[in-house]
This record gives sequence, structure tokens and C-alpha cells, in this order.
Amino acid sequence: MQSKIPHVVSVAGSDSGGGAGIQADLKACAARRVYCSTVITAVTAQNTCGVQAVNLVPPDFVARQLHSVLSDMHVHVVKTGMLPSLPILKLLTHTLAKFPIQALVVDPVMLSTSGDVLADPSVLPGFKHQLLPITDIVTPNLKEASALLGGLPLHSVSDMRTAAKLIHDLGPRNVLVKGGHLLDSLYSIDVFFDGQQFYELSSPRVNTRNTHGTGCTLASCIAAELAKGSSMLSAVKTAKHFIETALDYSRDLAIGNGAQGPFDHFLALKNNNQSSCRQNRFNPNDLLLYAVTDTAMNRKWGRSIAEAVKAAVEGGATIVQLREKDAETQDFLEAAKVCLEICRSYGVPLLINDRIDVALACDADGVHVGQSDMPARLARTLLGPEKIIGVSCKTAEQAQQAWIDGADYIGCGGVYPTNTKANNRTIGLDGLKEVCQTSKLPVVAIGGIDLSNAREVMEIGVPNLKGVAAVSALFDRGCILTETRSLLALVGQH
Ligand SMILES: Nc1ncnc2c1ncn2[C@@H]1O[C@H](COP(=O)(O)OP(=O)(O)OP(=O)(O)O)[C@@H](O)[C@H]1O
Ligand SMILES: Cc1ncc(CO)c(N)n1
Ligand SMILES: [Mg+2]
Repeated sequence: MQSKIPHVVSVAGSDSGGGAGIQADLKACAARRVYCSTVITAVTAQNTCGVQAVNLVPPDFVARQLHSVLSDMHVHVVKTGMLPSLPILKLLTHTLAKFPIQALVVDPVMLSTSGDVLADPSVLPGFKHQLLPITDIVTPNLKEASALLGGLPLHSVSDMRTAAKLIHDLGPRNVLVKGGHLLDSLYSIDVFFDGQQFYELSSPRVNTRNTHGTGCTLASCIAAELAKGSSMLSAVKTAKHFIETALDYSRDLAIGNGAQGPFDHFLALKNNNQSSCRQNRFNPNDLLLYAVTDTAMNRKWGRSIAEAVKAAVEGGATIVQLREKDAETQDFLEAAKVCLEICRSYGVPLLINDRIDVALACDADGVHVGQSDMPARLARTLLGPEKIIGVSCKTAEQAQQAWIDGADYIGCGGVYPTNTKANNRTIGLDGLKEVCQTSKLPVVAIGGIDLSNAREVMEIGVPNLKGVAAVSALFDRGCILTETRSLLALVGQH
């Protein structure tokens, strides 16, 4: 049976620094949601300073890897990177003749950006006479394009057009001459030629040292998009856009001490080492004093959301939820960003009520959803495994479902009558206790809890009741800070 999963095999060298070669290809395909298998042609000792050593994999062992992959798996696209010797290049062309594929993407890697040689000069005729005639797209950088054309000097976009046309004459169906090394400070321009038309693909030049592996990544992205069924032009455009986005995101990453650093294919590393990022996932003890904001109360007391949140965390709130039922999206988002900064500086998680979109957009620590909001399971899919998800539950059944759906905690109530929520059934201390006893998740009690009753709530004697949530008791008061301190002192004794 033919596999429907888009599948690229990368035939390339390993970069010990993890930025280019096989490592870039795996990350690029994974980021583009395509499966990637690997045939390793060489192992390089390489870092951000350059290539220190290269060890070729014996040609017959490259052949063994190729055969293992192609004879078993349904590969859609083959992408080549470092083909360090003519025998390796030759056996690749011979093997490809035996296994039909959808497309062949050739990145004719010859020199690393640091100027180190990655392929023996004898591969040049191999590229010209054997590989390019069966290639769907070849992606030389300026130096490689020049080498393929016997040293033709290339200094401008117009030269790149000429080169693209001349390389096309060597047999590949499409040519992309990459201009990453062109001396233009504003734009990074690549020239695409499909045999009939030229396209200048231009993107703002990102001012960064972190461009190591852009060429490998670009070719792998093209391969990935082709494997999904894209046309050549749209595959190239998507790939170019991906590079631009990843470079821009990674412009300030600091990996290695050399001149050229790698970038982050998953747009996820930037904040990892900053104290502004929460280090740990959810800690149930954070539920101890759970502050929930309220638009109407802030309006009544003439406070901004940020002012209210700041006072609550200063007073000792251990987690904050923004519950802004009638705020405009843009206002909510802006307020959420400010609150997030405040909460991060105190090490307090910030959750967003209902609005998964707002939580995603500001990278909040999680969401709290009600029974008629976005289902927790879907919220988990959208937010990923790291974010905190809480669900409002009144019954044991709902608590059980929240657990199945991958929630982190439940909010249980209303324990006492409240006027912050219309038509809300009160479940009382007995209802709370019953849900807690059956819930596998930690519980925070909510609904009408204040200084007068918080103690009896905490005293119901179930270990997974981790704290109380308060709205009016904190925010419908003259001094949020004082009220928060007092409530914390009460619940903190447990
Ligand atoms: N600073 C930059 N800003 C935006 N795009 C860039 C930048 N540098 C390179 N690119 C883009 O990255 C892609 C790869 O181009 P480049 O000419 O650098 O390839 P390469 O030399 O093969 O890369 P590698 O260093 O991986 O071997 C091209 O689409 C190019 O336009
Ligand atoms: C292994 C390997 N392949 C390709 C390149 C080109 O960037 C590199 N530097 N290293
Ligand atoms: Mg390259």
C-alpha cells in the first residue's frame, strides 16, 4: 500500500553543529510537517567557526542506506545536499534510476559559508552530466552557480538571471539561483527560472549572523512542499517565506562563538533562557490564591486591568486569570501582554478565560474554559502540551471528562451564591467535597468566597483541594493589595 504521508529522503552530510546538512533537513521537514528519512554521505566536524574535519562515508555504505530506505518506504521526493565525491554522486544517479520518485531537488553543496571545501572538484562534471539532467530543481548559491558555469563571475541580479538560464541548459527542469551572498543590504533576492519565465523572489534581508544552514533548509522546504503536492513555484515561494520568518525570529539567538550561527526552525527557542519565561509546567500549589479579574469591577473602581493585576500579585495572588467578558479583542490582547509581563516578573502564571486566540497571541501560560466554551481536548491540541488548561466543573462527571481531555486542574463551584455570574447554580460545600473526592485533578474552589468563608472551604479536608479563587473579594474592594494579603493569610495556613 502506498503511504499518504509526504516523505522526503535527504541525501546529505552531517553537521555536528546541528545547523546545516542532515540536521537542517530533518528540522526543516519536521517544521513543514513532512516525514524525512536520511542517507548520510559524510560526517563533518563543524561548528559556527567553520569545518574542522570531514569524513566520507564509503560509497557502498551510502548505497546500502539508499537501498534500505528506497526499497522499503514510499518516498515522494529526494533532496540532495553534500555529495562529497564522484563515486557517491554516481551511485546516487544509478540508484535513482531504479526507484521512481516524484521529484529530485538538488542543492549542489560545494563550499561551506566559512569557505571550507565540502565536495571534491571532480563532482562538478558529475553534477553537469549525470545529476542535473534528471533534476527537477537545482538550488545553487552564487559561488556554486559560478562553479557550474566554469567560473563565470556573478555579481548582480542580472548576472543571476544569466546564470539561471545557462544552468537550465544543463538539463534541470527548474533553477533557483540563491542571492543570500549578494551584496545588497536591503533585500535577499533569489532568481527562479522554470525554462520559460524568470521570477525574482525578494525578501527583506534579515540583519543577523544566524544564517548557517539557510541553503540546506531552503532546499528541504522546497522538497517538503513538493512532497505535499505543491507546484514548483509555490513550493519555492513557501520555502523562501519560511526562511525569512525563521531568520527574523532567530536574529538574536546566540549559539556558538563563531561568525555564523544556526537559526531555529521551530520558532520556539528565543525565550527559552530568559527569566521572563516560566521554567516549570503547572504546579498545583499555584492554585492557592487564584485571582480572577472582572471588567465591570475594574470599571467601577476606575482601574485598568494591569493595575488590578499588579496589586493582586503584589498582595500574593499565586495565579491570575483574566476574565474580560466584553472587552474588544485588541484591547484585551494589549492588556494581556502587559499583565503577562507583570505576572512573569513575579513568577505567577497568567491564564486567559475562554479566549484561546488571545492566549495564543500573547503566549499566556494557559486558559480556563467553561463547560460551554472550547472543549478542553481541543484547547490542548491548539495550545500544546506545555500550557495550563483549567475547566469549570460542577459534577463528578464533568471532572472525569476534564481529566480525560487533558486538563491540568478544575475550578469547582459556585460554592456560595455569587453575583459575578448570572444563573449559576450553587453547589455548596457538600457539592465541592463530592467533586473533589472523585476528581483525579487538583481543584480550586470558586464562587462567593471571601474573608468570611475561605477558611471553612479549605477545611473540608480533601487533599486535592488546592486553593480558592476570588473575584469580588479582591477586585470589588478599595485596596486590592490589602484584601489579597488578608485572604492569602487565611488560606495559606492550610
Ligand atoms: N540575511 C538574510 N535575510 C534573508 N534571507 C536570507 C539571508 N541570507 C540568506 N537568505 C536566503 O536564504 C536562502 C539561502 O541562501 P544562500 O545564498 O545563503 O544559500 P547557501 O549559501 O547555500 O546557504 P548555506 O549557508 O546553508 O550553505 C536564500 O533564499 C536567501 O535569499
Ligand atoms: C554537512 C553540511 N552540508 C551542507 C552545508 C552547507 O551549508 C554544510 N555547511 N554542512
Ligand atoms: Mg549552501
